Amino acid sequence: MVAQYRRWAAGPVPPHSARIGEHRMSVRTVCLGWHWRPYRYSRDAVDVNGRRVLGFPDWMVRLGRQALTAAGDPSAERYTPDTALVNYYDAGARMGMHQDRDEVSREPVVSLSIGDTARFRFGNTENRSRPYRDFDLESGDLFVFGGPLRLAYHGVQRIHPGTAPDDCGLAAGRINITMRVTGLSE
Ligand SMILES: O=C(O)CCC(=O)C(=O)O
Ligand SMILES: [Fe+2]
Repeated sequence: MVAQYRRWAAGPVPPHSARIGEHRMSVRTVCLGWHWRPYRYSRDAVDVNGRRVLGFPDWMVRLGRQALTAAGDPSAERYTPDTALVNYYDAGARMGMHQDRDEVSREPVVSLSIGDTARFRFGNTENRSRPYRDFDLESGDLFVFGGPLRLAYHGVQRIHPGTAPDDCGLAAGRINITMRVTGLSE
């Protein structure tokens, strides 16, 4: 997966820190299938270099189905994600509390983590504050946002540097992949 990441990052659209108002996100994102920028998706990376993003790979559709099967979703075999946001976190990166709501579809979001452990905050669907739960997402962990918690607020509080397993292929930092169904057509 890390080797794949390097190929994606060397592709037509380089990893990019999206700008939200006056601020730049501390993660760097490369997208597959559809390009995300704050509040909307497009085929072309209009806020980076205008190029079309790489296609969403079939093997990742299968991986998404396996993930939902593992999470006990009875409709796993119909799941057909069409975009992935692949975020790279360095030791100081974080992500503020937000909802993933730029998709028209409310199909689940499948999250996979590789590399350093992240302290993740998973909250409620109403607002950014309590109740929430904090826990660690480690390399290899799968997390699914689905059903009534599809729109739960969530964020990454911090990265724990130096916690990546030796054999994960990533010497430093963290990669998080979220697969999603945009619900968009051309
Ligand atoms: O890095 C994570 O675990 C979460 C990423 C996330 O929330 C997002 O990309 O929308
Ligand atoms: Fe998110």
